[in-house]
Amino acid sequence: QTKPVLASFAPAGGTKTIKSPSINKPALPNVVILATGGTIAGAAASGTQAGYTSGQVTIDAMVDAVPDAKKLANIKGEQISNVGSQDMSFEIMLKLANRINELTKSGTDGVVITHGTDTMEETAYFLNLVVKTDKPVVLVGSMRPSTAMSADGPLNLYNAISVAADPEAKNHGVMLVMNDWIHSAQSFVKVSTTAVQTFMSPMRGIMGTSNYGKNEFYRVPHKKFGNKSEFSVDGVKTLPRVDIVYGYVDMDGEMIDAAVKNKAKGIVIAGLGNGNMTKAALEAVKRATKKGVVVVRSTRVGTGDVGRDVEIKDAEYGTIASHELNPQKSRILLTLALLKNRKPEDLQRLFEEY
Ligand SMILES: NC(=O)CC[C@H](N)C(=O)O
Repeated sequence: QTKPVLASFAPAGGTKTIKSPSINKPALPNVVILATGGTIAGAAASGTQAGYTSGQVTIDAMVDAVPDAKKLANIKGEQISNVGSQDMSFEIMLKLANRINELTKSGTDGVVITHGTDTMEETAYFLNLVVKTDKPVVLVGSMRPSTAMSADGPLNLYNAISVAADPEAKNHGVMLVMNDWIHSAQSFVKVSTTAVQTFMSPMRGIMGTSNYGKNEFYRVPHKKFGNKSEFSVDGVKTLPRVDIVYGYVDMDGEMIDAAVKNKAKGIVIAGLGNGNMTKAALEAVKRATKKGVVVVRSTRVGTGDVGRDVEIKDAEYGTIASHELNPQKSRILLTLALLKNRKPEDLQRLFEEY
């Protein structure tokens, strides 16, 4: 195995307390960084190598690479996990949510979460629904590993800390700060596999900007989150199974039937256009909903609202329309919704309010 050359972040050491020279100055806000892994903590053997391993650099080394951040806040780091976010799990998300709820009840003014970009949408939206605070909670990642030429991690981290430390960032729900933009967890999506400018909020636009730690906010999220959210993971250990089935030309109902057979409590269809699907798929959906499995119609299209009863009569098939939520975010909302027994009207309401 090649030993990583760390150009942008200092080499990974053991766990140590991050020394902040300003720790006793009460004027600085207290920010805790919860590290989970991802490219921002990734390392390769050279600065121009496309392949690399996620989750190699510790939180201490990442903070050491942005010494100026210590002028923005008293910073403490905690390593929650160190995985590529393709291996993010509900177990880690629950750990994160519980830790954020604990921290924000005590002396912490803001929380930053370092995370891989692949499943950033899911973790951010999950936390947006279950953290109970009006304090800033900010996810951050990078597209280039710490060893790359022009690595984007250090400045992204600096900006994320500046947002977490900013009193103006309160009451904006869970945010993502990357490449100078501040997004709402509800609205952002990953649009490029490799480009630094990978996150967009195509339906609602960004919430603000963060430019070398100077922040501007243009809007607040339009949907419910945080203290106003009815969801809670207090005491929750496991979550119900929800599968996603992708729609395509000539689709039959077999994958939907398989999800039911595998005991999914919910199925999200990444449908065609406005949440449409073939007649064969619709018949399988009817079989599923008759058995009490909740089926949400979302879309494989990148933007747009999946409306109720446009081409498919939802009451006839027992389906729920996802509105603005893409399949992966619909799955998060449905998973949390299914912690309780709910009627179809109530489930449809959730997809309008969150
Ligand atoms: N740019 C990234 O963070 C993607 C790398 C990795 N697959 C992850 O999500 O952790």
